[in-house]
Amino acid sequence: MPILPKIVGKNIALKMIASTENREILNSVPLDAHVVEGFGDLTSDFHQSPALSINNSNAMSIAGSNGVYGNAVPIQPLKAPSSGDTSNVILKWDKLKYEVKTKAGKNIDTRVILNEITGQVCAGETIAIIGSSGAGKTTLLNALSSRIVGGSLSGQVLFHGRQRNPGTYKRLTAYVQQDDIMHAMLTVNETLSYASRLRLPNSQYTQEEKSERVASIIKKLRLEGIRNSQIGNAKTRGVSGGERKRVSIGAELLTDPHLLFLDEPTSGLDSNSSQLVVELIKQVTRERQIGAMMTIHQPSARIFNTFDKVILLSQGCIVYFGPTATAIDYFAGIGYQCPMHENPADYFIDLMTLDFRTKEALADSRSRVAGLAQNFIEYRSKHKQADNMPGLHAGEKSELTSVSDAPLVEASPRNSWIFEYKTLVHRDSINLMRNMTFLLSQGVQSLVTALIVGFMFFYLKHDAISVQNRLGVLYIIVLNATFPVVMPSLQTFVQERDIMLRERASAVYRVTTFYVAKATSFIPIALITGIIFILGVYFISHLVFDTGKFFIALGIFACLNIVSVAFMLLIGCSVENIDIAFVIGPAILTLQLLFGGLLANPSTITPVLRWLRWINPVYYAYAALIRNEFTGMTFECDSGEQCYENGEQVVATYSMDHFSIWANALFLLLIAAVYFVSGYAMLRWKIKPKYIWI
Ligand SMILES: Nc1ncnc2c1ncn2[C@@H]1O[C@H](COP(=O)(O)OP(=O)(O)OP(=O)(O)O)[C@@H](O)[C@H]1O
Repeated sequence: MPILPKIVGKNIALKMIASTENREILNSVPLDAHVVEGFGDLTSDFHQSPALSINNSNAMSIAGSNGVYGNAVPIQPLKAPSSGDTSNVILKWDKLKYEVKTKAGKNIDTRVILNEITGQVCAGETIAIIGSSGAGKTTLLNALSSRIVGGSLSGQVLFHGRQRNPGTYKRLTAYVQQDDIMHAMLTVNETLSYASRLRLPNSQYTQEEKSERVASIIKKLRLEGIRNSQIGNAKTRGVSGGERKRVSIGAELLTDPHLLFLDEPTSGLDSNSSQLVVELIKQVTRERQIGAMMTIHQPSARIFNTFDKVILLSQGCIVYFGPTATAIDYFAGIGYQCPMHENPADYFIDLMTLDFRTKEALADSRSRVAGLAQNFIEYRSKHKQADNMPGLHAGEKSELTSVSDAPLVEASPRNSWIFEYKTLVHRDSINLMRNMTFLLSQGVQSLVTALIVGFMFFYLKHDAISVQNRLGVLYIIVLNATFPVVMPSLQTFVQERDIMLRERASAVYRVTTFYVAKATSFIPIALITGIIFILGVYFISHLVFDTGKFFIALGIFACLNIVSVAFMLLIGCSVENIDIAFVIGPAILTLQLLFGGLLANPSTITPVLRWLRWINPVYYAYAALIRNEFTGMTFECDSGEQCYENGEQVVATYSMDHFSIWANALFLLLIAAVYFVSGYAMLRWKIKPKYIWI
């Protein structure tokens, strides 16, 4: 019996095995533990890896990393992968059909995006959904993870043998989005720690246990070296794309999901990082006996062979679903032999892609794709029993039946509102404190504007001319509590809202806690920067020096700042993206300033628009500040000069005498309350589940 040498290094070993000579040697040897013993770690890799599958007759299929990808010896019949225990099905779907209405000229057509897709994922399996662009990969992933919006979805999906429960499914599964939207200023460790605090219930985990879990995820995902590095974003350099992706996956794995869905986890990564990400997912999936499904674009041969199973999709139809190791044999069996040195994934994608170059090429590729789909239907109906899979005949009703005595899988309880709130405020404050661009822009802007405005209206006198200047400086104070508060915060808020929408999709925390926490973190910043501004302007320009009046002015200014934060939240919660926010926000603020009372006397504005002042916070704030400043003031008029004798005359002339200072302040707070509540309602509406459940 030939003896195989002990070889260190997987590639060399694969090359050795792949060589004709060694293939012959191996084929002649009954393969058992003794023969492969000499390979040490390598053998366990082989047993786990579909790159090398061995059937009962010792025939081998090799699809390794050394450039030899085609099948070596045909294997018949196809076998289920060793990794997935088919008795332990986590998710099963049958005849999933997704259609959307499309407009073609005046006609409305129905387009089938997914055409009666059937399959299942078992504990310990990592499945890749592969296909050309537009094949329906993301749609399938979304249908299975319950993230389909619009269109019509039919078929059946069972989770642990039962109908999926909208209340718990999202918390029992995890979805890693293609874009890793995370707080840029937090470190890797902080990101995972906050995720653990928010996602793991206090009733089941102590803080120490949560920290241990974070440490173990960091170790498992090989993030120890960067645990204290900031995540970063386009503006601030942070961790690499691959590390970022691993952090995203880590955050999702904290809760022990039963199923992990990943949308293009390797997009934008180099081949080594992609390989690492996929291998880690596979490792975790095996260790925890969970299921993982991911969409992937043009995987390298090594990555392709890492998956336990693949779903090859073309034009919404399954062209192959089964063990990765036997895909080559399956295609060879139907007349498509993958060339020896070609990446099987590339070869399959080429087969499944429509060729739009010429009419003939399109017709040929269409009929090839239709043939591939039909072949697979026939193949599967033959092997239906062996694969423990529901039927595939088009038009038949789903064969899945929900098993009422299947154990009911409960999601973990939530943490208390106050705990969520405190954690979010803590996370926000750290994030904000490290957002120097935002803080500096707010602080420097306040200080510089205070100095410029203060010296522009330096030391106002009590003469007739000072009336105009006082009206001007008060208006600038009002203005400073609008644009400078709303615009920078709006950008930050919309970014954070998007993080919230992602976290909410996994039901991480309540909407109210997010919303109240956001208000709590933005209001102090607005107030502190506002105080810096008003202190400078008030004393340099020498507005009325009276302690009571100063604090009233400060109070009014603070109220308007709160209104502006509430307005920012309302706009931020209502718009689709920051570009729209940057159009709508300034447009409304400009209108408020136009009708604020300085540029046009409110009593002279056409009645059609005059009412606008009653819903205008700028008007109430300006009116209150004018009353506060001018009441009780007298002016030194030169003889013959037309001038106001006292402040009351100014207040009346500018039609600011409708309400007392306190009433104006009350109206401001009322408007703030309306904005806050409306913002919350908009947010709730935005995140209201619109997903289709089947
Ligand atoms: N709601 C919808 N309305 C109209 N068309 C849709 C809708 N959802 C998906 N589609 C279309 O269905 C096809 C499949 O979309 P899907 O995003 O699943 O493709 P994909 O395989 O993930 O492609 P890619 O790899 O390019 O992301 C695309 O042509 C897409 O435009």
